Amino acid sequence: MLRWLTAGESHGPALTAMLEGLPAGVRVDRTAVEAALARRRLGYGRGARMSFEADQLSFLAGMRHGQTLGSPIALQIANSEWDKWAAVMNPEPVEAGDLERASDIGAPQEIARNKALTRPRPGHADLVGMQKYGFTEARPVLERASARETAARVALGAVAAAFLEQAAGIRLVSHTVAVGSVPGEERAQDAPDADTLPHPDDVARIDADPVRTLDADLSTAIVAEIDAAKKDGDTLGGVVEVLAWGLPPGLGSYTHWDRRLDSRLAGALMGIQAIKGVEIGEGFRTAARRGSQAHDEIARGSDGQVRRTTQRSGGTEGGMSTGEVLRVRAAMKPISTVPRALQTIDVSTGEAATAIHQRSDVCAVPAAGVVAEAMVALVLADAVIEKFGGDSVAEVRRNLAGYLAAIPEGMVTGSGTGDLGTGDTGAGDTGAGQESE
Ligand SMILES: Cc1cc2nc3c(=O)[nH]c(=O)nc-3n(C[C@H](O)[C@H](O)[C@H](O)COP(=O)(O)O)c2cc1C
Ligand SMILES: C=C(O[C@@H]1CC(C(=O)O)=C[C@@H](OP(=O)(O)O)[C@H]1O)C(=O)O
Repeated sequence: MLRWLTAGESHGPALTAMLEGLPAGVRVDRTAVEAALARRRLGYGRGARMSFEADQLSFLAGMRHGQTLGSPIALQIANSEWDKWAAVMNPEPVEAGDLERASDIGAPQEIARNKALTRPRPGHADLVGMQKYGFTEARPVLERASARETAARVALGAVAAAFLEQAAGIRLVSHTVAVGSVPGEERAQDAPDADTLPHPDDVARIDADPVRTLDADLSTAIVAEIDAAKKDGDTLGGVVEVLAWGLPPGLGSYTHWDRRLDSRLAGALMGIQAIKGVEIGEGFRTAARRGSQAHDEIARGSDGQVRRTTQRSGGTEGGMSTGEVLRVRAAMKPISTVPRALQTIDVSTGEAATAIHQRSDVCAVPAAGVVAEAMVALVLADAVIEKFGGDSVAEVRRNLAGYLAAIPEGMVTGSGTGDLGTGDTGAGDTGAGQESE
């Protein structure tokens, strides 16, 4: 079992994260984890904070000379702006005078740090958090409700992704599907084959795009949508997609609800701030189709391997990975700190008021894709460890190879490609589906 925990407030001294249950021998490249953190900061429409704050990564435990030890991994992401917040967010008691002075520091776009936040934002955790935890203002709530915490999860996700690639040849990619009303139409092709789907080799091109899409026209339209929302003092949500290539069949299980891979993916994705919907494969669109148009037919390719002819299911059947490309989507609601402030009440007076507004993202959908990718990596790493066990990467690989070798010849699936009849293993080249030691 793989377990993970994060701790840390948005403006606290650091975020901390732990990952327990990862086998020994995973090579963890600091630059790869830093690159994942940098990718999360990307994206047109993010607020000022993303430009001046830095994610200062330290590995604290569970690694030696760049490899995991099998013991719990601990890491820290220090807050480069901590000195500005040391009085307001100090875990230790502070002098009243220090707090007074803290209100005055900061660039014009920043907030008065010590001001009581008594006008809760609709859509954020502010009001219910105050009610639930007994606070009279929103600062103690928003500090943890903030998606700043997702930096910690992205760092853990990068470690999980290293394990997946080294142990099982599984690689991931995420991209932006929609922002606001762009695109208004659902993708015309309702039965994609794997050749049309984003591939892990596309990551650099996706990250180079301001909104993390491969489609230049879509990118231009999304940038315009974000500009328009910003001009109107408004905010946007959208849809991201995560794909995992090279999965073996049989991760997860149909035997119990909480073993189902789709259930675990949905829970992990819904655990990201502002995610309000999750779809596996064609998801909600499948519900409108007839069965003959909804499923992926099974056939044998000219290479003798069993394949799905289309990619509608998103790579799961019966709560298990099929060996095809895993494809999940997450829908993000618009940012709740709306510059054109929404109606609320001032909890200090009970009077009608407009919600607090401070510097904020207009749109964080591209960043949410990177966070979603991290969550999928963690869920898949957990599922791989559950299925194949092993205390070292080498042992996991042996167990995986033994499992694949034991699948009867007539049932061997080619992973991650719908290219029936060509004998070309395509993207399956990266995949555990073909891998043997
Ligand atoms: C990457 C990312 C960045 C976000 N940035 C902001 C932001 O700048 N301002 C804001 O009000 N909400 C932001 N959010 C959304 C809030 O965290 C979210 O609305 C809040 O947690 C309430 O959502 P919930 O009801 O899903 O918990 C962001 C979310 C993500 C995933
Ligand atoms: C700090 C990050 O995102 C933050 C997420 C967030 C929220 O309410 O979720 C609100 C904003 O923070 P602040 O209100 O301090 O400007 C974002 O900048 C980050 O992603 O690293």
